[in-house]
Amino acid sequence: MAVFTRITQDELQEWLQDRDCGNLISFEGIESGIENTNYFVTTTAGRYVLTIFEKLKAEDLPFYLGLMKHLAKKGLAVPGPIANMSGELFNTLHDKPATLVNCLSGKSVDLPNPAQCREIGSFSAKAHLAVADFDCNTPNPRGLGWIEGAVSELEAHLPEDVRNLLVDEVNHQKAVSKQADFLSLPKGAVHADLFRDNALMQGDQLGGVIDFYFAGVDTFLFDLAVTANDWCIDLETGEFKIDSIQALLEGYQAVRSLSEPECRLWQDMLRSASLRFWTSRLFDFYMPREAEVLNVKDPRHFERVLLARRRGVPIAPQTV
Ligand SMILES: Nc1ncnc2c1ncn2[C@@H]1O[C@H](COP(=O)(O)OP(=O)(O)OP(=O)(O)O)[C@@H](O)[C@H]1O
Ligand SMILES: N[C@@H](CCO)C(=O)O
Repeated sequence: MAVFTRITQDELQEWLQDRDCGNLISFEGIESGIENTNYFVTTTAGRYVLTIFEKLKAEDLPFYLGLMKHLAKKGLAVPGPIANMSGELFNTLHDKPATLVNCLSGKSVDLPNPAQCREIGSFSAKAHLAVADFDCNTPNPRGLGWIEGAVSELEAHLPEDVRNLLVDEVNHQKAVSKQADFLSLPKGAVHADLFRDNALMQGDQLGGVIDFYFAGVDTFLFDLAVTANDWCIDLETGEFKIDSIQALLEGYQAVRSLSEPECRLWQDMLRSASLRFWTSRLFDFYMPREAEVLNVKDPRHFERVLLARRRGVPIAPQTV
């Protein structure tokens, strides 16, 4: 969609000199991003992506970039940030924080097949295992606390039936969050936004997962539910495609087995993940920040997904 910050060859060349990443050959703006400015950068050492952060604050970046570095070091297909000579994962370029990461191969898919769902399930489980020794307490920035605040701001704008459904689901999730099962769910630093457009696929193989800028500590089950609700559904109805959800769960459980409380709370976390994105889309729709007006995604999609999840789920996972 946009390259918000234009940089010159000289500026970039000077910035790159502080990194062990070869000499600049060429660079090219990536038009599809909507949050940050991204450039493909080709040097004598390889291909990279430069991200200039347009909204995120410098104090938030050590967590996001540290998580990416941690996962990349563990061998996951995640862009690893290239530190500068002082060991910093980001520093200023054109008066904004910027980082350089490895360029991964592949492109996002609109209609994933079951093999691709299996692959992303397997990635998700590997990422959940890999954060066991990642020390962090940055909460999911779009957790239930944020949702409650957003819903109270939204209420006055919403038609009554929409408001009633939203408030009912918030109340349900508040009740779930007090249950012993919920409190026992394993947690860690999770992507929390692993939609199709944040994964690069090469055929049925995963090239990599990008865009960790909604990451935070939450339950692994919630993270898996976010992915399931985007990768495994019929986009018209929001209902799960049986082959796809089965493949996602199998791919996940081949790496990390779900516990009994996780299996019992599957439907509730699918509802929670639907509520999270319904609320953020409603918020962006009714209270768009400047420059976001053109990028608002359809909130009704996640209303349909939530209604489908409240009706039930076709597959109840079991511990393996
Ligand atoms: N590490 C990478 N390797 C390869 N391609 C990348 C990488 N990072 C970003 N891209 C490409 O740049 C595009 C835009 O990146 P991204 O989606 O992160 O944009 P954003 O503005 O930061 O976030 P978003 O638009 O999702 O809110 C991606 O769709 C992808 O094609
Ligand atoms: N993946 C989100 C946007 C970024 O959080 C959505 O589709 O609403």
